[in-house]
Amino acid sequence: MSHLVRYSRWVWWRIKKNPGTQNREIQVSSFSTAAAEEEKPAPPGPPPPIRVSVTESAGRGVFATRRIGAGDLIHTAKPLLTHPSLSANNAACYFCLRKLTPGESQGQTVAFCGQDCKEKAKVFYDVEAKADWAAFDEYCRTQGLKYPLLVKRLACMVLSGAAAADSLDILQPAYLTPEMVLQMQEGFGLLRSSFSKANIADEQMTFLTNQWYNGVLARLRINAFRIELAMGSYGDLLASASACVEAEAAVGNAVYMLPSFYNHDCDPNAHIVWIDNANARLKALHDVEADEELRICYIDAGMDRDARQNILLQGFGFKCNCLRCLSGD
Ligand SMILES: C[S@@+](CC[C@H](N)C(=O)[O-])C[C@H]1O[C@@H](n2cnc3c(N)ncnc32)[C@H](O)[C@@H]1O
Repeated sequence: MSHLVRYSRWVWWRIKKNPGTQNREIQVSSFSTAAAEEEKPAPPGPPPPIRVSVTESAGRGVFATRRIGAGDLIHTAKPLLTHPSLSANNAACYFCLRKLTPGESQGQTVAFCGQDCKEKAKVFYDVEAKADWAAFDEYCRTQGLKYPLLVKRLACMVLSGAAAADSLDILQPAYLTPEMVLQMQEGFGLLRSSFSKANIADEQMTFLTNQWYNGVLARLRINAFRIELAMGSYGDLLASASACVEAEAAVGNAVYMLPSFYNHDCDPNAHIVWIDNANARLKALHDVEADEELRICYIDAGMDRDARQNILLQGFGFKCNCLRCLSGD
């Protein structure tokens, strides 16, 4: 299994060994924080100062196991799955989402930032490259959909043996209305027929059912992150300003294991940052005491209370009862 899933396997293993995880605590080992930026396995360090436990009203959540100072790096996380935005397809590395210079991406349908990413992607990209994705990509483009691209990548990873079909099952799924399920059928049909036309045998595709497709999308809907890289230079700032006007500022989307357990607060004490690729860094915004829950903000905290409540209800299916919302701010 590729390095992409090394991080998740530990948590997954603990949960499989201990069914009923919704009601138990997960201690996070140092293994799970193997430095995201290092290519070589990091030597075991102290475990990250967090645990995943059940909260009173928001399912599972992430708690500090000791005091964490404002600005401290809590832990890093490698993505389980990434995909560049269609508008950034050859402007970002097809594997790690690092921004590419026009020279690096020139004349290529998909481009990688280096040999390392190319090799890591090879296993699933070999499967992807067998099929014609024009109809599937067009469906995503015309309907403005980004998550089916992540499902397509996961399907290629499963077919190539790089991931298990149930790798995202541990994540909380969104509730899907019958209308949403109906809308998803077209994407599922296009995905399956692209593989069939590429002569992928039915026996290899037994996992690829309508139910699997909808289940993955239901999890991506509330757990995937839109990746916007931090500004590196004045040039980036200018490029970003024009990107905001011309197209989307995000380089792509990604889904993680541990960051998916962070609940939301409109006045968060933690945040997630991406410096130059999809490797995530969870940082404390304020001082956090031991046993305090760490929460990030899922949306633009600059919006007014009604707008925030509406987006959280429509997009994530919960009514926000954070102190800021309760105070009417
Ligand atoms: C990304 S998941 C967070 C982890 C989740 N609690 C779990 O058990 O896997 C997002 C979901 O957690 C719940 N959640 C997150 N923040 C919440 C909050 N402030 N109030 C109530 N529910 C919340 C909602 O069900 C939301 O759709």
